[in-house]
Amino acid sequence: MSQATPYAVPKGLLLKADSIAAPFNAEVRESLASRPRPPKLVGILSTSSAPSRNYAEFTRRQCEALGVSFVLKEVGSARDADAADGEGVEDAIIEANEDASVDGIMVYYPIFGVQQDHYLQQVVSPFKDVEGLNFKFHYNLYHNVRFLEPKSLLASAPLGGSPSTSGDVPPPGTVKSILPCTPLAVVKCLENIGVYNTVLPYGDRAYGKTITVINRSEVVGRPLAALLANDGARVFSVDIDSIQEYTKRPPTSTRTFHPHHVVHPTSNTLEQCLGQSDVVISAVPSATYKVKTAWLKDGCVCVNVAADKNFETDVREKASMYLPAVGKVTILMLLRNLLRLLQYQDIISP
Ligand SMILES: Nc1nc(=O)c2c([nH]1)NC[C@@H]1CN(c3ccc(C(=O)N[C@@H](CCC(=O)O)C(=O)O)cc3)C=[N+]21
Repeated sequence: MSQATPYAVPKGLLLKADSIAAPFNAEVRESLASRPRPPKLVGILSTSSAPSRNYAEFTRRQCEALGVSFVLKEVGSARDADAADGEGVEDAIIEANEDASVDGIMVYYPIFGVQQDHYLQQVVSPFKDVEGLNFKFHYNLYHNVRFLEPKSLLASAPLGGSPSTSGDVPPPGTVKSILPCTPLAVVKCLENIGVYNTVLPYGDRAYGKTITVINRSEVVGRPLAALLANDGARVFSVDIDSIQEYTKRPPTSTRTFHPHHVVHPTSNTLEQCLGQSDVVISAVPSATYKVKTAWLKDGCVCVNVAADKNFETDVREKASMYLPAVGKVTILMLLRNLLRLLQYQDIISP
């Protein structure tokens, strides 16, 4: 008897954001071509944080490639090493709000800390809020409300929103709510690679998937966990000091309002979460943080959202697919948001 040839098990697929970004690139280019002038996005950098500056430069390159004007305003310690972090940031936001030539505003966080940063997010005009951080957008996201009346974005108008989740088409008189661009980019990537099942109805296409999201910041991790849970997934939201479970189908429901995700505590450890997750998304802003390959479920999908690589180099020994960077898709979502906000402004004051 001859000895059997050892069978080499193939590694997981290495995915590139470029091909996922392609249809959005075309959509944004087409939409830009219909505008009378190139839109202007202002980035406000007010700290000496390297990740923020890198992200701003990354944004500049993507904008320039598409013909969007990107202006970086440096204030505080970004402009002068002796100045304080965040010095002048509020004035810079107000100036950009009032400048009719500015179409979108991107403020780089963190600056002061959670509470004061949240205040600054509300200072940005909702019509220029390309990251969807205004309370109205935020509320809609967490409550699974996908549409709103454009006039509800005017300061004096009451909170608006149509609680429809039955489709992708806004009911008459409403437009799509603005979603934060990084979480939205991750959802678009998961749609593209088939984690979202298109046979299921819209708004429930992640049903049946267990997903771990590592990081619970207000810009990335928490909105992402909520979006995925609102689309039907069972989500473990992992942060440095706690793990929560988000689901639209809790075992005991006390729901009285429009269906959206609910949060409950879990006794699972990170290892137990990873062991049952079909998808693992990590967004930890640290060069040393690594998700242990040994803890992953065989055949899972891994997505790295952080600027640093949060997965070990052998991740594809376990993962069936690995997407190491989503930045290209993120910037396209940002520009898509910018173009939508311009349309909303046109509706209010044609
Ligand atoms: N309001 C706000 N929103 C943010 O989203 C935000 C922020 N503030 N402050 C700073 C952090 C940092 N951050 C980065 C994301 C991707 C890369 C990045 O370089 N991504 C490349 C990977 C580059 C590489 O592979 O080295 C990519 O995804 O293609 C860098 C930095 C966003 N942030």
